[in-house]
Amino acid sequence: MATQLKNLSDFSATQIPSAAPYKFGIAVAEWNAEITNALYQGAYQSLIANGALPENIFNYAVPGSFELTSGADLLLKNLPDLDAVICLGCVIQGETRHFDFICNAVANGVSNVAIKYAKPVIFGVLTTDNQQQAIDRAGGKHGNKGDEAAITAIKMADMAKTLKG
Ligand SMILES: Nc1c(NC[C@H](O)[C@H](O)[C@H](O)CO)[nH]c(=O)[nH]c1=O
Ligand SMILES: CC(=O)[C@@H](O)COP(=O)(O)O
Repeated sequence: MATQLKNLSDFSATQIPSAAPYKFGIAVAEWNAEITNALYQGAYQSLIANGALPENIFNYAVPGSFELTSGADLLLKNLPDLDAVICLGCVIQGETRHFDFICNAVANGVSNVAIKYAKPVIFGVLTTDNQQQAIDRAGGKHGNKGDEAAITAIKMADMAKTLKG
C-alpha cells in the first residue's frame, strides 16, 4: 500500500506489545541529517511511548546509508544482548545512478545482517525522488518512518521472545 494511502505514524488499528523487556540498537546515517534526525526522534519517542527504557536504547551515527549495514553488524557483534536494530537513513535521488546502488546495497545488506545474527534489523531508510518527499515522511503529512521502524522493531522483538518461549 503506498504511503500516500497509509500514514506511517498511524498504528491505531494494531496491537503494539510493550517494549519494556527489550534492548534496541539504532544506527542513524548522517547524510541528510535534517531528515535522519527527525527519523531518529520519531523512532526514539515511539520506543519510549511504548515502554522502552532509555537505558535500553543504544544510538550510533554512521556517515551514510551505505554504512548502515556495517553499523548494524557492529551493533549486533558488540552488543549481543540487543533484541533488535533499527537502521535509519535518507537517500535522495541525485543526477547519477549512485542512488540505485546505495538503496539496493543497504536493503540487501541489512537483510543479510538480520539473517547472520537471527535478530530483527529494521529498514527505516527513506528512498525518495526529492527532498520534499523525504520531509513528508519524516514527520510531515505522511507521518514519520522512524515511528514505523520503531513499532516494527518492537513487534519483531516480541515475536522472537514468544517463539523462544
Ligand atoms: N547520496 C547519499 C548518500 N551517499 C553516501 C553513501 O551512503 C556512503 O556514505 C558513501 O558512498 C561512502 O560509502 N548517503 C545517504 O545516506 N543519502 C544520500 O542521499
Ligand atoms: C544518492 C546519492 O548518492 C546522490 O544523492 C548523490 O548525488 P549524485 O548522484 O548527483 O552524485
